Amino acid sequence: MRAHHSGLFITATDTGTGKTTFATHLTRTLRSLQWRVRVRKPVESGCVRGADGQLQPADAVALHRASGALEHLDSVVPYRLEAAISPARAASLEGLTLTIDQLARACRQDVEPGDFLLVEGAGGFYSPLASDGLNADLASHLALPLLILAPDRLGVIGHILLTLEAAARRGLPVAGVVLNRLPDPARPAHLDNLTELSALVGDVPLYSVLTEADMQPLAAALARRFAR
Ligand SMILES: Nc1ncnc2c1ncn2[C@@H]1O[C@H](COP(=O)(O)OP(=O)(O)OP(=O)(O)O)[C@@H](O)[C@H]1O
Ligand SMILES: C[C@H](N)[C@@H](CCCCCC(=O)O)NC(=O)O
Ligand SMILES: [Mg+2]
Repeated sequence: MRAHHSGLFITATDTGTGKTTFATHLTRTLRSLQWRVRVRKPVESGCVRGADGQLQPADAVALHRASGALEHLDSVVPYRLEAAISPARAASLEGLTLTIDQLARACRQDVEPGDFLLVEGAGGFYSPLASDGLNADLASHLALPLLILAPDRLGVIGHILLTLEAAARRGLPVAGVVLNRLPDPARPAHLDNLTELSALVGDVPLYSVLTEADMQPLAAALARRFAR
């Protein structure tokens, strides 16, 4: 299916790599360029139960704020799950059957031509998302270009190459790979993933972020690539 709007599917090589953090910067920047950004985290696991008894979806709340609270939070995150494991298993523990088609419909709901659709997956590109599919399946359904967040640490080169191969297999364009330097006391001397990867990824744009403060200028540069 062809997308009729601009957008990105924010994915990763792993969980906890900076997807939400970067997505909030990107959303704010896109808004400053006059985009109406429809943020979606169609299912969020690891939600903590608040004093009011409701499950609190931290990622979706951050995205919702960044979007200027454009929509009701339930439109951003229609499915909240408690267990901090893959949404596929968390849903099944709660006796829920979530399908990729349901999640795709929730992502597209209310999106109009001219809107920017920003979808954050859960975990990595091949992490199980629904009873019948992975994050990769939702990205394929939505036909959105991928932005891949990856921790800038030892071991990531293999994970990035595998993720790029998986994207290519599905014919999904990759808008970029962001190497995010998360705190890592065990970082080996001489590690230079950016240099090593640049010789291995062909024309896929590679970016490096050393601190969270670096995210803003990168988000601005990426956002400017989406012509209004
Ligand atoms: N460059 C950075 N430097 C320091 N801390 C960072 C950096 N990027 C992200 N973090 C922190 O790392 C943690 C994980 O980031 P984030 O929640 O954005 O990851 P995620 O990929 O969205 O995770 P999930 O798979 O749970 O959705 C957060 O506490 C965030 O503040
Ligand atoms: C609990 C985490 N934060 C995340 C789910 C990560 C699942 C990873 C599964 C895997 O690939 O092994 N949930 C979410 O982003 O909604
Ligand atoms: Mg997140």
